[in-house]
Amino acid sequence: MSIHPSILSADFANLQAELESIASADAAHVDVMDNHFVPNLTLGLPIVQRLQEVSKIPLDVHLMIDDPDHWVPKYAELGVDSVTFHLEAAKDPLALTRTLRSIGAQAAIAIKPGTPVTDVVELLPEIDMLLVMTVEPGFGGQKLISETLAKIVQARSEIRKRGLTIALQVDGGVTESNISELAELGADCFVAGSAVFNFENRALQISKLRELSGSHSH
Ligand SMILES: O=C(CO)[C@@H](O)[C@H](O)COP(=O)(O)O
Ligand SMILES: [Fe+2]
Repeated sequence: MSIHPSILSADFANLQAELESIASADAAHVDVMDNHFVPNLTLGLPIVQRLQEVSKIPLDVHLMIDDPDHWVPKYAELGVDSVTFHLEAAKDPLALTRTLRSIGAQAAIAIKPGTPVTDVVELLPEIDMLLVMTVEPGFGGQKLISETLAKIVQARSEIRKRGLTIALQVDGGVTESNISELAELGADCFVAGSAVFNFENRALQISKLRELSGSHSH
């Protein structure tokens, strides 16, 4: 089980200190938004480059952008741990996964709540992580869409059926109240923005979330 706090809910004027505050997490989740693929704008390559230079934990970059075919290699070349692009935005997702792996980054694909798991199953052997979005991408602090829960179960079953060991990440509305259920359904990598950064003691939040997600094995 891994916990990836999303720095979307961090203080953008103090990102280095905010990264230090989540040093006990497995990775920092970095939401890149372009105001085209989603109706919000966050940060891009130059900032991710500096985050990669100062971060003591791996970076998990979630690209919510148009034209990932152009941008994905540039993020991978920064040396980040993983790059997630959206299936809905990619022209050639298979080529992108292969490019990511050849550069040395973990390859991950995200699907929005309205995109069926069946759209991505063929690519499962080509990726290291599948991200099932549990909110509409674009903003932190939203409530988890309960209709996405069935997709977690389905995704876990498709992964298991193929004998794959890829991570199943959930992102959006993950809290202390639902993380245990999400783990039971089959998720093993949890993004949490407000459930970590809205609290003074981030280390405590991370350990609570880890413990609550803890005892399930897939
Ligand atoms: O990708 C996104 C939103 O599009 C997420 O990574 C959010 O940052 C999660 O925030 P919370 O729902 O956990 O507050
Ligand atoms: Fe995200």
